Amino acid sequence: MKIVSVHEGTVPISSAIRNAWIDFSSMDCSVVAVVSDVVREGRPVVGYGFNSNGRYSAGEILRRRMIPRLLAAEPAELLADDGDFVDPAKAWAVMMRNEKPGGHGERSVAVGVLDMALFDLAAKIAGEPLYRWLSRRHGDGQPDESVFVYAAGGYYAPGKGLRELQDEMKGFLDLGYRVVKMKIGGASLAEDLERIEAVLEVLGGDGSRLAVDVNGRFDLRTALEYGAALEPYGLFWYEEAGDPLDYALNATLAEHYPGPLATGENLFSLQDARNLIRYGGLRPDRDYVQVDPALSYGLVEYLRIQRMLAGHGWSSRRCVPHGGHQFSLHLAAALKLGGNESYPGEFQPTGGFADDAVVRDSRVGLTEIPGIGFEAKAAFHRVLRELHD
Ligand SMILES: O=C([O-])CC(=O)C(=O)O
Ligand SMILES: [Mg+2]
Repeated sequence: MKIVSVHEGTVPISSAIRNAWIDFSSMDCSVVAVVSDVVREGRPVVGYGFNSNGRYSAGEILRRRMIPRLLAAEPAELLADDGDFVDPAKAWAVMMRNEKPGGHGERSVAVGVLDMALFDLAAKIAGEPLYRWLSRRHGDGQPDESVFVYAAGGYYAPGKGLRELQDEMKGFLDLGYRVVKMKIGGASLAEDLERIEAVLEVLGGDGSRLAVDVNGRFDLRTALEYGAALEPYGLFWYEEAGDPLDYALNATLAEHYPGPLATGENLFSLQDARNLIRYGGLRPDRDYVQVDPALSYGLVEYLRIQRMLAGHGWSSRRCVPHGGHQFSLHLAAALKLGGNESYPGEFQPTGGFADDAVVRDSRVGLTEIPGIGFEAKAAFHRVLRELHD
């Protein structure tokens, strides 16, 4: 088989919400369609990808470097040894030709979008849902049939008071989630504690069902001050307290804060994730690694990260990727991760799972159609089809 064409575009996923660091008024996202020469039911098989949320579209890098390199490669250079499909790992090496190491920036976003599309394509050609295809090749062949998901939200927004925050959280529980996440660090400690208490009321006072997310806003002193105030609640986790690359801050926080910490959504490479494990003081018995494969060079790199973690004695169950998207849901089931994020209310049309996905007791099943299952998410599928139809 060969790649016939690659189509790239940008979709807005903007909204009025704000975390402690950014607002989402101009957030957008790259989408790609990789069209193959394989024809099924009279139509070419097409792989789709997009770049999660939280970083902006990477069209320039896609158009000027990654897509031309893929299209210039000899088809045989890209083919898997044992099958008639483009091997995402070989494509990865082609896309990264003439790229220096380090300074990963958002090159990792561009590669991640194409990597997602190539895995979607490979699983579609095999006629299997991605999680089953992946589990056979990179797991133990016995994927999890459902995945733990928590509902992320609790943003700051204009006109949003405690009542609205509570209503949002009640809505998450009504949808079947047991664990919810809210933003902190975008207001004073006193105000954030009021917001936390309001959400805990909805959760029957059970702090182990609430995660909080600072989006990297705090310096060490503030991270420790909040940590001391949060500790008595016994929270599900305390996320990205300081700058994602400030491993020393994280290590000091881990010495003082006994509850679970979570971080990694803004680490975009094996090397950055390894530095977190080496120097970030994370504790393999309780903390969480949130690297988002769509933002960080795709699944080819995520598999390397999984091997690195295993080599440092970490269970894959300690990984709960950021992003709330269908791609990571398949990875979570196939690689036996600890779960996946979910944003029931945000980041449309790209975010979230299949239209008919049902969450029960904070677990969700997967789509059984070939590939990632974007075809089962109607509004997003329309956007993706427009890229090439
Ligand atoms: O607000 C964001 O950028 C999203 C985020 O941190 C998360 O999902 O954990
Ligand atoms: Mg976060």
